[in-house]
Amino acid sequence: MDILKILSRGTKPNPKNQTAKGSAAAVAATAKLPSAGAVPHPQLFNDPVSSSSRGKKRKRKNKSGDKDAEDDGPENDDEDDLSDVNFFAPPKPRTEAVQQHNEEDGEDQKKKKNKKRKVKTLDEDECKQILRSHRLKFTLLSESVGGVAELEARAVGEKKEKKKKSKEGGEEEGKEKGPKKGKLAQLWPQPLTAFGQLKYDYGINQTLADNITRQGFKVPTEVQMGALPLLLQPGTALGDKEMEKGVDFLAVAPTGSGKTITFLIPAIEGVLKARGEVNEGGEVKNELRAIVVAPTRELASQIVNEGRKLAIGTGVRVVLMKRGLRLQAEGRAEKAEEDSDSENEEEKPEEAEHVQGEDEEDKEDSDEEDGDDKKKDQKEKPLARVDILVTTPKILLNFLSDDGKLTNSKRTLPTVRSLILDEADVLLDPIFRKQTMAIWKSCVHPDVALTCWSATMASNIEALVTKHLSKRAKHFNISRPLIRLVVGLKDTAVPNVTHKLIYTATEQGKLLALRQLLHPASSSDSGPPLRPPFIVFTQTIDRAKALHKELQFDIPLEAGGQARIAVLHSSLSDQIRSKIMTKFRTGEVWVLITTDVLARGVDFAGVNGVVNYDVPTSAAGYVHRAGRTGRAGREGGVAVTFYTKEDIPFVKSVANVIAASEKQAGKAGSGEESVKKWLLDALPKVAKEDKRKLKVRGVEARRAGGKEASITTQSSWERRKENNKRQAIEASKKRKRMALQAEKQGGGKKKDDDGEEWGGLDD
Ligand SMILES: Nc1ncnc2c1ncn2[C@@H]1O[C@H](COP(=O)(O)OP(=O)(O)OP(=O)(O)O)[C@@H](O)[C@H]1O
Repeated sequence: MDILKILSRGTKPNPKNQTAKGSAAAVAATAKLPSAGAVPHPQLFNDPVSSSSRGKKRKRKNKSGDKDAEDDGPENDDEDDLSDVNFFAPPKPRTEAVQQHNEEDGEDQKKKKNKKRKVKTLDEDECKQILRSHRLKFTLLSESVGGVAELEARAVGEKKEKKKKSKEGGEEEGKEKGPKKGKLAQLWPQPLTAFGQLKYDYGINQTLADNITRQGFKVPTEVQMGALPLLLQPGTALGDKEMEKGVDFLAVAPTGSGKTITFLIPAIEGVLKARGEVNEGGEVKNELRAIVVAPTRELASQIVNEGRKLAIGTGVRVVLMKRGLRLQAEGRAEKAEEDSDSENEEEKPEEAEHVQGEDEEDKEDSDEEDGDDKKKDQKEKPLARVDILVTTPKILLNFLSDDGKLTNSKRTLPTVRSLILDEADVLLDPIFRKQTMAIWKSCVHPDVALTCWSATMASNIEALVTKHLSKRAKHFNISRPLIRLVVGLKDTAVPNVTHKLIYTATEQGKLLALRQLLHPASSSDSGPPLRPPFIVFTQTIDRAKALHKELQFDIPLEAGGQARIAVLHSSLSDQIRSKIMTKFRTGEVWVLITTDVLARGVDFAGVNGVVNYDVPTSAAGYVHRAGRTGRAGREGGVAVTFYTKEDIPFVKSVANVIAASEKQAGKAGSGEESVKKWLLDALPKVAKEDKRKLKVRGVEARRAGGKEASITTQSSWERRKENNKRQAIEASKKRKRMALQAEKQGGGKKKDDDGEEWGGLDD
């Protein structure tokens, strides 16, 4: 079979090369792939829910509870009504849209002064029905303080009422689980059922609303449905004026479910609102209002891009933190409230791919500038005009502390009102914890709201957030609820991806199996099991490099050859990393070999598959890697995981995620499962300590020096021969160098030239 056809990202097969039947099959198969480019339906869940209010025509209420209130906005889940307001109409030329917006805004300003917007809300049963159907669960996590106590009491009272009803024999309500002692209160805020509501019910800025429309998003994803009302107008969403001051928020939602715009929209709206309020007093202040922290540079720049798309024409500046950027900051006047509390932060930052990325960044930057020049430069640079700053932890900490020390920052960021942690579980993991906590401490305004986002959130991370928030609440004497939203079932899963777990006896067998994914065994019309573009994950930088070396000539010249396959890891320069990212995004590169540096957050919409060449080191690791495909509800994504006997002790957590994903996808018991029950039962459980070690260090055998660390198809005899030859050449060079040195200097200090590159987890 023609390799071009195999690897091509195009969706139209060449009719000359195919039979009619085969062609049709191939088209059908390809049309389902994420790379087909079809606009997906981004919602993952829409279960039928039995409810007393089902089938009832929805009536909207205004804030005062008036159901017959005049409906001057769109009926949110009805397309006809949307066409009335023309929210999803094709985008107007930018200048026209902006001009119109400016005029409207002028009008709006005048109207706002005279009349407060009437927000129309759904009644509680309707909220429950929608939230349940989309598997959205809100829980109040924080302790009872101030307004929160009221909220909690209401939620608990509701449950008691339900229990009473069920005892009395209420059929529908009787199916509800009664409250258990010590159970956290569940909340039922207003959901967002259409993007049109953002403008008409939640009053967001017109240009921001236009920019959302321009992106072509038709319906909100579950996390957008649940989080946007709560973050934009918590008082309205929760039906409690007290809450208008804001909430702290944890969102756990599947990979690729659109969390990025969910935190960016309220951040941008927050800036615009603050400007509007200041404007009324006649003074426009440009100040840093929000910080988004992400664990890798790739993710941070992606967030900046997304932010800039949403902020077009609003004047809101979304900026990527760079060395030398001067922010509006103040010297730290007093010790932060949490300084005494460091029991959880004793551990040194672990060596990890993410961290290494940051270290490398510093090294590169410091190479660019000489020490003294750098200081002079810093002083002379004007303050950057930034509204929303996107950063990796260490680069911001470098600015805050001058020396990048992890304990206490010297500067504070007094104007920041919103701290957003994307991939919060990794940012609050010991790997980044000290850095993230130091940034949090530097946000000294009492109103700073924290929002945390990830597809995975361990309970110890939630506990850490709760503890520190309650300390801040005491310190600043504030009361703000911490609310958690979980989308989907409790088990971490990647439901819209096909999972394959493949055992190979040896490392060489793995390489052969990977080649089979690249090349079809026969010239069947269905093509190879995995169609490019795809991402291959390895455990360490050295293994990524070695795998790249091994595969780089596998794609024939006429199909683009070596240029089609690339490797990306944190020891590459920033420029090279971003070039490779662009090439993969534009389709020039078909196979991207990488490490966990790209496992989280990075969004390549058309990735057809993920190969775990090395088993991920945790269940969360698997979720994030597998989640690089099947983005925004796209179907047809495949995640293939190879394992050898070295991995058997650790493969259970991956197998569990696969089983949970297949259960959520309705495959359980269908015979289609890739992890059979007998295998799940047979796999050994991983001890807690082993899990911890594995997460930090990976499978020992694959680390540098381990027997299985290298990737090659050479036999051990060939490898030994090559090694001997290489060592003999190196020894001879060394002898010559030493002789030359001795001759020149008469025996000066020998320079250490054996410095090996640090590669990934431990190499
Ligand atoms: N409502 C929507 N409809 C269609 N596509 C959407 C919608 N919202 C976001 N998207 C798209 O979905 C893709 C994934 O979004 P995003 O990167 O924010 O996911 P995520 O939830 O942050 O994933 P991860 O957990 O992997 O970081 C992006 O390409 C984004 O443009």
